[in-house]
Amino acid sequence: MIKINILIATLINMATRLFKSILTWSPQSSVSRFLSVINQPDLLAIRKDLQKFEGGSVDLHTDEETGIAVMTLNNPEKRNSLTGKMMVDMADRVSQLEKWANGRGLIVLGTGGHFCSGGDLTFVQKALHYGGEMAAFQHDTLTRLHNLPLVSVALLQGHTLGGGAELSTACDFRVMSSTARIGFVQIKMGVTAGWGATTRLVHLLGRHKALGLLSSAKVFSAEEALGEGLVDHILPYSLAQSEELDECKKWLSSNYCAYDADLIQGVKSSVVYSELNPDINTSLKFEREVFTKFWGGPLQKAALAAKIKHK
Ligand SMILES: CCCC(=O)SCCNC(=O)CCNC(=O)[C@H](O)C(C)(C)COP(=O)(O)OP(=O)(O)OC[C@H]1O[C@@H](n2cnc3c(N)ncnc32)[C@H](O)[C@@H]1OP(=O)(O)O
Repeated sequence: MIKINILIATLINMATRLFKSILTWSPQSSVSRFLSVINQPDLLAIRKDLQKFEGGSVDLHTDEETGIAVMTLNNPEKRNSLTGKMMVDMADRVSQLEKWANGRGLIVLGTGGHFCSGGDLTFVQKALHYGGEMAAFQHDTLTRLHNLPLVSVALLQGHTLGGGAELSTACDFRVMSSTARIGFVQIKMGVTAGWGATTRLVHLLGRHKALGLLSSAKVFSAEEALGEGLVDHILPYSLAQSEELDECKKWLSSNYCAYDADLIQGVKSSVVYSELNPDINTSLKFEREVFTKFWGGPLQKAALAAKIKHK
């Protein structure tokens, strides 16, 4: 009889605990718990840890004459997937670009005919305990990349997958090789976007398309990606892969980097400021400050003297 009483009490206790946990669980509470893991990251400490995961590099070439920089992911044997060391490299290259006074534009590409196949899966295997820290580090780097006062383009050749697709959304534009493919395949790999793509895709394409891209894991051809609005330009089929960087430079220079570096940096900074400060008066104040820097200056005087017609 005592045994039956103990059994009933245990069952009641278990049922009560289950009922309570159902009542107190909510997506919000679990999101808050998750967010507390990545709040206030110590980026220096994370950098030291990431540096230990070796392999590959991220290189930068700045051209003072054209004002176009090229940042290259260099891990071709693994389709330019990103190791911890490459993440640190990229953070440093972005810091260099933040200080580049004469810059107008930036092209990001991969070596060996592929853009980037996401996180290096060897690194991922070793860093399974480390997701929040890595995401915080990547959020910092890719947000700084996104906000550079340069017009940036991702040149998508070969495969652009997972974190690679996320990286491409940190650029202002995406130019795609006609045979290339792009997909946010994270969900297929048992995770969600960790390098900021959800936030950037919602801004870029809206909630509906962002949800479609991220929940389907669909890998798109260049034509399909153009149709989705994910890509801005497809390079001609007739070009050899080795000619595509030059063509991309021409596309960027003639469309978005044809004018004075200070003016381009002024335009891009105003756009970024306005995105980050949606309050109209604050945004207008910044726009006025940038505008008055140029008004009455040598560039305006030269343009007026040239009597330009915009036909
Ligand atoms: C935190 C970030 C979250 C994410 O990024 S989730 C997405 C992670 N990425 C992936 O799952 C990509 C898996 N790989 C693939 O689908 C294919 O390898 C890919 C990229 C379509 C290329 O296909 P193919 O051109 O046929 O070449 P392949 O498969 O023979 O690959 C060549 C060598 O590259 C390696 N590789 C490709 N992507 C990698 C990656 N992300 N991490 C580590 N190694 C990677 C691949 O294992 C192969 O190496 P090996 O020749 O077998 O030694």
